[in-house]
Amino acid sequence: MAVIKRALISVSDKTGIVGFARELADFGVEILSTGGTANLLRQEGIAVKDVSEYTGFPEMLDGRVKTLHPKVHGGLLGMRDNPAHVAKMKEHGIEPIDMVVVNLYPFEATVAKPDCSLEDAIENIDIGGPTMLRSAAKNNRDVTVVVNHADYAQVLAEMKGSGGAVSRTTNFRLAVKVYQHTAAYDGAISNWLGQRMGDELAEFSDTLTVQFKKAQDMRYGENPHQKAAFYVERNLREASISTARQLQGKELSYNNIADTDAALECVKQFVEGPACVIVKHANPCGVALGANLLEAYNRAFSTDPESAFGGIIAFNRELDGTTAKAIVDRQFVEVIIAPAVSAEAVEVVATKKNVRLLECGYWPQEPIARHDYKRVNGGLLVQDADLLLSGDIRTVTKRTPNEAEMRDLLFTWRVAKFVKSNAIVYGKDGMTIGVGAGQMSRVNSARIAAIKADLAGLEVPGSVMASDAFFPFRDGLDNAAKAGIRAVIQPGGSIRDEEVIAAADEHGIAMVFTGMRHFRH
Ligand SMILES: NC(=O)c1ncn([C@@H]2O[C@H](COP(=O)(O)O)[C@@H](O)[C@H]2O)c1NC=O
Repeated sequence: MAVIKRALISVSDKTGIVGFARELADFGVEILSTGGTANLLRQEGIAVKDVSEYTGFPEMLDGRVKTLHPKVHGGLLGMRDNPAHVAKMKEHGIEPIDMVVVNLYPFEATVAKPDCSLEDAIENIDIGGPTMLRSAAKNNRDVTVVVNHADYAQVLAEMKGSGGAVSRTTNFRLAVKVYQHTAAYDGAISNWLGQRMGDELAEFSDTLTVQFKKAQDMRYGENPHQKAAFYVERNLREASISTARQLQGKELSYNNIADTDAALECVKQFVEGPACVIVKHANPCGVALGANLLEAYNRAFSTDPESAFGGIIAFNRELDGTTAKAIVDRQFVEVIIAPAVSAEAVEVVATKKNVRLLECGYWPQEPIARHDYKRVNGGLLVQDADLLLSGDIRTVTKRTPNEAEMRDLLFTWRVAKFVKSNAIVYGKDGMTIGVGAGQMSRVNSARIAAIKADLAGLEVPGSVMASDAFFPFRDGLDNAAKAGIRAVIQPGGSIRDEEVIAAADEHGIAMVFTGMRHFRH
């Protein structure tokens, strides 16, 4: 474990750098630095040698060449216990550099700006920084490399405990971080540029580099014999299961995370008033609006009390104490998630110590465009996330839905988007009456929705119906009429649409087409 004598500091993100450099200087470390970083450190009274003075070569080409010099890379890569390396370094006046502190030009932040030009992006591709990081990380037996300001404190603590040295174990750990960082950095560049091959803006890059960081190891996956972990995006932009803070309860399981995501993404669609979604095995089993969260929860629960047992409950407003109490007094619940949770609700849920209570923050009204990924053996399916609701809603029957029916049609349509196909949702007065999910035939989904309503003691007559895809035959409408359905929402687009519309007209059902299908598998 060797004492650090010389450090090269070159950072774009200058967070914490002054304090860190000052302490290094107090250890007697000689600091080499580049333009902006050197200026800042000098202003703060810290002694710094310019890299250009050390190399005998000026910074040039608008900063494109600052540290790309054999005296820098020789000082980083030369092996201290290799006599031939040591001799060569001496011959060329190369001093060992024992520590590198570098963070890179902010490429991702630059390209995230809506008006970012190709030139801006290119200028924000750091060359010298990653080169130094990689050299130092390769020679981690002898060189300490710090790419993240969050590590400054630990490095200093170690130096204080050892008279100015950093252990090889720490150096190795920091080097691994570097390669993760540079891989992600290059991945972001190749993905962004890959979408801009030639002058064409391509939707999907020829190669795809995906980088997520581990949020937690899990006890097991979908089943106990499957090992699992949860990874999250590095730059989270929208409140989601991945931003959620667990306020109490048992550790989240793989299935908890998947189901909570389904519940939360579904409840996000309801912006006008308080809403509640209860999910079981990835499908909403009860969704409702209410004057307040308590009413929304009570109504969502009443759709299917049997399935709600052990469910995941999501809200679109701050969880209050009264609603929290109604839940924990009434049912076994795995997870409760809301954008915010009141202090009173936290106290109430604390009486059930296993219940996982999550607060995820507020989300924007308009969802941020993103891609969805699905693994198949040997491949990856990538698509735009299904964030749109419909193309153009138009009435296709003689009868037009009245105002209340239209409200319910749009409500059930939003729910159907989150029900696995084939999806049929019955609803009335801003509440699901029956949900038929995941059947291989649409007719069976409709039957199941009716059975569910019956089991819960809810009346189907007078309800509306949403279907995630078109009805291939008129029997869907004939059965709906028998059940007492008053209005239907579906994409349309079947070759037998005329027949289906005629069936609706015969039964006096009002039907609208959305022009947009929402399969979910
Ligand atoms: N060109 C080079 O030789 C070079 N050496 C270091 N950099 C980067 O320059 C930045 C720091 O610049 P400054 O100290 O001038 O603020 C760091 O993000 C560092 O990664 C370079 N810039 C880009 O490649």
